[in-house]
Amino acid sequence: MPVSFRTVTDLRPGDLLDLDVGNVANGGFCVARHEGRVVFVRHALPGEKVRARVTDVSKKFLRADAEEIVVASPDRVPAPCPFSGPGRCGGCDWQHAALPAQRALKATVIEEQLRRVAGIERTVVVEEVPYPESDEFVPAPGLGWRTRVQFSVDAGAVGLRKHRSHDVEPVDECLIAHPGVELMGIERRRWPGTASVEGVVSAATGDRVVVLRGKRSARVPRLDVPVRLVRGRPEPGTTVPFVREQVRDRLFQVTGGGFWQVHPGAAPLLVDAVLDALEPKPGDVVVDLYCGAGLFTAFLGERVGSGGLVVGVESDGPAVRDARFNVRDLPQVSIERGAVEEVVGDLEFGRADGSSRTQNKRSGTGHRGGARSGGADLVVLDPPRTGAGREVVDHVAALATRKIAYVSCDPATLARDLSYFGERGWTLESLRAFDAFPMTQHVELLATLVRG
Ligand SMILES: C[S@@+](CC[C@H](N)C(=O)[O-])C[C@H]1O[C@@H](n2cnc3c(N)ncnc32)[C@H](O)[C@@H]1O
Repeated sequence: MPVSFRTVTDLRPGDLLDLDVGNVANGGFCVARHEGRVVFVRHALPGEKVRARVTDVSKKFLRADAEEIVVASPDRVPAPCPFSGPGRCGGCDWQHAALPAQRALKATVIEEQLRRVAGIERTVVVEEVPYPESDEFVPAPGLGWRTRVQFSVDAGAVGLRKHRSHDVEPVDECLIAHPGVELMGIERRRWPGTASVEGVVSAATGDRVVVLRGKRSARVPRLDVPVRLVRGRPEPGTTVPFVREQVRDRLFQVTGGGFWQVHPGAAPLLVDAVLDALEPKPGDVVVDLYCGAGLFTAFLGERVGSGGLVVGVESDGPAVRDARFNVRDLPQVSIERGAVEEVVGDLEFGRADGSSRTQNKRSGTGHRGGARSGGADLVVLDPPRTGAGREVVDHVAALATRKIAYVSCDPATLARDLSYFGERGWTLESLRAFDAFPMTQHVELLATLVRG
């Protein structure tokens, strides 16, 4: 007997529905139906019977939070975090699922996106990301991994955003945060005048930075451990505190608030995966698009050697500065500053007057290297969640000659871009997926493409 006595058309947020929960969908929820209408249900698992409260009503679908589990899935576990659950912190989506089940849910989402958006049939296995043995902390499985946490501040109190809302759930501890972030005590202070406080720690070196956004004059409370502070966006030309990250024997400077993989095991795992996929050889020409602080760029530079060439492209000024510093021992590597969509069509590899050179036609900067005429042997691209898009894909498809490695944190935009690559004659050779964000719906992907 449904609890709601309204018809579908006059359902309102707050109404209760009895639902049979169907499969998982992209976004951290499952799909159910109420009187023929699709309901996206959070805090539920496939196969469950739940009583769910409607949170959103639109013409096409409803959203609801499972508040009472009538018949539970065997994959259900008690959520470790006291702040997770209906209407609470929106940071984690799958606290109520066992870790292997979380990975299976993510695999289903990826398979479905590939099939629906790109017409590709694949069986996907989401691999666990091992915690580095060098880290002195031994967290509980799935917890203590997030080395960068952006807390929101509401009237001075710190918390995390609720799902699809600007409202803040006050928290005094975040269980997925790395213990190095928790050590600072950010959540146990008041931050009047500040809009957000980001705790950044390197699991490898222990370096710590706190990034503040909001009024520059806001009072900063004393934390439990000494930290270096960054206020807002750095002014051009100013030195901003950074953390040193380490992958294998290389150190990387990452300016406070700049991009770095948040799971301590993710950067080394992705480097190995990209190198295994591309098999770069001495003398190769490689382009690394959206290169951030130069993580892949540096290891590709080592592989291609002094007779090769690696060009990284990045738009964020502090990241470009970091990347140039991080590859300073590798003369065969250069970092171009600019938006990929504006730069990629201008990259040119060829032999002018008998010498091998690559030239960015727009900026006029040239770099000596072992380039052969035509395109780049290998291209890596690691765009933000929005993906690369058709224009960039078209350029990359024309630029690469041997292989393309596409690193992505969004199955939907990856699938869309794979379909564009397919139209340009590139096929998916292999796909790996990594559980770099346990407890959340997020996943890191590596697609390797070959001409086919
Ligand atoms: C997902 S991160 C990848 C960074 C790097 N590959 C790594 O693994 O550390 C994406 C990077 O792309 C940069 N970015 C975003 N949009 C860009 C654009 N349109 N052109 C160039 N870089 C961009 C961001 O600043 C960020 O550093």
